[in-house]
Amino acid sequence: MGKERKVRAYTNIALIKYWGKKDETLFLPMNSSLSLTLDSFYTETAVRFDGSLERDEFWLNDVQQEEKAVQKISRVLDLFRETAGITEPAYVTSTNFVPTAAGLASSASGLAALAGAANLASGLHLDKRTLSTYARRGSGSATRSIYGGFVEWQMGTNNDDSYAVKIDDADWDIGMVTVIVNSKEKAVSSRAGMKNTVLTSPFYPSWLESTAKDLTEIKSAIREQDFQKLGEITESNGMKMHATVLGATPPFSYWEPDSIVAMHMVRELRQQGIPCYFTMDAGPNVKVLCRLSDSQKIQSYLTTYFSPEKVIISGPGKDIEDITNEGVYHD
Ligand SMILES: O=C(O)C[C@@](O)(CF)CCOP(=O)(O)OP(=O)(O)O
Repeated sequence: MGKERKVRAYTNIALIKYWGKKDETLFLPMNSSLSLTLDSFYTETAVRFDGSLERDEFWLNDVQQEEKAVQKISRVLDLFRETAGITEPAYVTSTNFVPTAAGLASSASGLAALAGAANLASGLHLDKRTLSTYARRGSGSATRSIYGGFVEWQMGTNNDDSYAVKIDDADWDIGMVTVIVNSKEKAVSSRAGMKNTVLTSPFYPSWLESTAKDLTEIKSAIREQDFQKLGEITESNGMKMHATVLGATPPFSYWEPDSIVAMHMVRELRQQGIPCYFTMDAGPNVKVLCRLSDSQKIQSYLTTYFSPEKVIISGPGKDIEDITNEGVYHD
């Protein structure tokens, strides 16, 4: 029986969205994307390869998972088994410190933590760039959760050159306030949503063109630490992604009435002189990019309408962490 290894990975929120695959098997994206890793939402996953097991076993938040969820993690574990020449099944336990599948990119932290723990338990100890190509095969957005701060997922052209790189530690008064409009499982998954949009939305080709330009500009905004430019591009890119969704067949939207209330409140905050910008993913929740030093003010304004436990402040998250020997003092 192999040694159990435990890893923490933080979720990330895309500022330049990944929306559409070029290759559904290898999870190669149609465009490069860029995200901010958050410190308030993360997943802790432990992996142990164990020959006494019949098959892979997966426990999520102390609940043993059914076949479909097991298959999703087995596909990632198989990559490590193949590379390391391991044939044993694995015992996997995961705890999400994020409302699972609530449009809070829980798959990002979940699959990144799984890849990180399998990387150590298999003895491969792949470097982070290579590890991000393994995480990608579990879920595209997981590619970026290997690193903290601002992270770019370079689309690449094949399995080995589609990986994440850290752009910046985002340690210059950057924060994000998440408004949980609805933490229920969403009706249309990001996987299904992006697939249908690529296939049917007439707005998709112009999305691709404009998102490449947004990425170039947002990277210079980060280099210049120009927060207003960073925020304006973030808000615009997220809205354009949702516009492609509105143009799909059948047309659909991830927004709920309170999503629009949150967006209006962000605009009101901006009129009051607080620089903050919203972005949304494949769900109704609204993420507000802001100065960390303004996040309390923003939270108290939003809680004049939303209940406090639904408005969560995050600072920039860190790279994936080995927490196997919890409690052991790490200098
Ligand atoms: O995170 C972003 O860039 C934007 C989104 O969150 C949606 F707005 C997409 C996330 O897609 P994901 O769940 O990674 O899909 P998978 O590869 O089919 O597992």
